[in-house]
Amino acid sequence: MIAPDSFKGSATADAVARHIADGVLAAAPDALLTLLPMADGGEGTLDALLAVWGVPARELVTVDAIGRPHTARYGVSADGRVGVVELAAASGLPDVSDVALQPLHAHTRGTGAVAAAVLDAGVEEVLVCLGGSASTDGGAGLLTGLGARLVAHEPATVPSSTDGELAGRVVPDGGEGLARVVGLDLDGLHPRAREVRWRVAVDVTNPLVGERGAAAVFGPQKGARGSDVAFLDAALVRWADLLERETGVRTHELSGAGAAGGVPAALVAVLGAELEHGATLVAQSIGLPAAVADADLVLTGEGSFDSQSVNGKVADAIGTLAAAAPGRPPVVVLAGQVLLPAQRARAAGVTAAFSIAPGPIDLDELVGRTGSRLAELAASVMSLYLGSVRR
Ligand SMILES: Nc1ncnc2c1ncn2[C@@H]1O[C@H](COP(=O)(O)OP(=O)(O)OP(=O)(O)O)[C@@H](O)[C@H]1O
Ligand SMILES: O=C(O)[C@H](O)CO
Repeated sequence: MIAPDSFKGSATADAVARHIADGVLAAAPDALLTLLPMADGGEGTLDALLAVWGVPARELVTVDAIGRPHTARYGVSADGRVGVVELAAASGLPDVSDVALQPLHAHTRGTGAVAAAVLDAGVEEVLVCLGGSASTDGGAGLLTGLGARLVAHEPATVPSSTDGELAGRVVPDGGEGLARVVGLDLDGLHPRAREVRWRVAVDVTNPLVGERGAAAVFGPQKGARGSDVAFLDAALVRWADLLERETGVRTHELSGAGAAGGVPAALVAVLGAELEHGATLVAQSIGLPAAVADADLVLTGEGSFDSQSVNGKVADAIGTLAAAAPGRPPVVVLAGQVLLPAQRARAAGVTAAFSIAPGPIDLDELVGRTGSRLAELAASVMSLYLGSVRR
């Protein structure tokens, strides 16, 4: 079985799986292969699900994380029951990295528009895949995209400005808006938003606020510097307080609520969403547990096999499944770099991990040789495996 994650920035999970398959077949032409490209709930999750469902992506013209026109991909299962909204496809960081990052302003309104399209399609369940975001807006933009309205300070409390009454009522997009909002008007919420089941795949276990929260840990990669981080953290606290007042649901310390700039806070409090561990949810959705149980050998991979990998990422999910499978198939990781000590890998159910690097080599050069190196390494692993089972 071949079930890799993507090599971030250089190869999709699907491409990695195909290169590994080429190598395995070179060494063992009769091997029966199951290819299940994986994802951890973040970027790439939509493609992993579409591949298994055998349906093409749908597209919606909406806005990116800084409000520019953007075409976002999303999915609806063949039976029309489940819709997939991948935040990274609508409000992702790579799509806005061509200009200076806007950590206070970036938002998730585009993801909300995609969620509304999925509801319009008539699904019963919406799977929201979180990770790879550009924003720290606590999901306020997503709610707005679904028709909710953020209510700002009354005009009297805001310094006078030329456009009078309206000025005080406009809530800016992004984390900066959270510092202004005093209420939530849900009258305009999409009529189906409360009829469906919301499941949220998160790529991290961080809480919403505090030193392990969304702003402190993931703000810097979105451009937040020094005082921005403190501002965004305080804005998220304020937002979570408001959500708690309006809904009775507390999300401040919730594990996973720090994913994608705090989007789970809004989804859990307002829509009763269930947070689930991304890699596990994807694994179940694509039938990975049964495939692992059936496999003689499991090959996985990712760009960097490090301590994060065994902290709830793809290799961890696969190692856990393999260790629980009756045949306990060996799990081999093929990675750009292997930084995790073998002992820790084995503790996570990974039998062995190898780097595709042929020796001391420049990263750009290695990236250029990813496909051929993956195939060569997979062929070697397969030969070793065959040699050991034939003895
Ligand atoms: N083709 C490649 N060859 C060698 N190293 C690579 C290649 N692609 C990515 N990497 C290395 O892997 C790193 C990215 O790691 P990885 O793909 O595991 O994603 P990540 O950032 O750990 O996030 P996640 O695990 O959530 O996908 C890159 O910074 C680079 O060092
Ligand atoms: O989007 C982000 O902030 C990170 O991927 C963590 O979820």
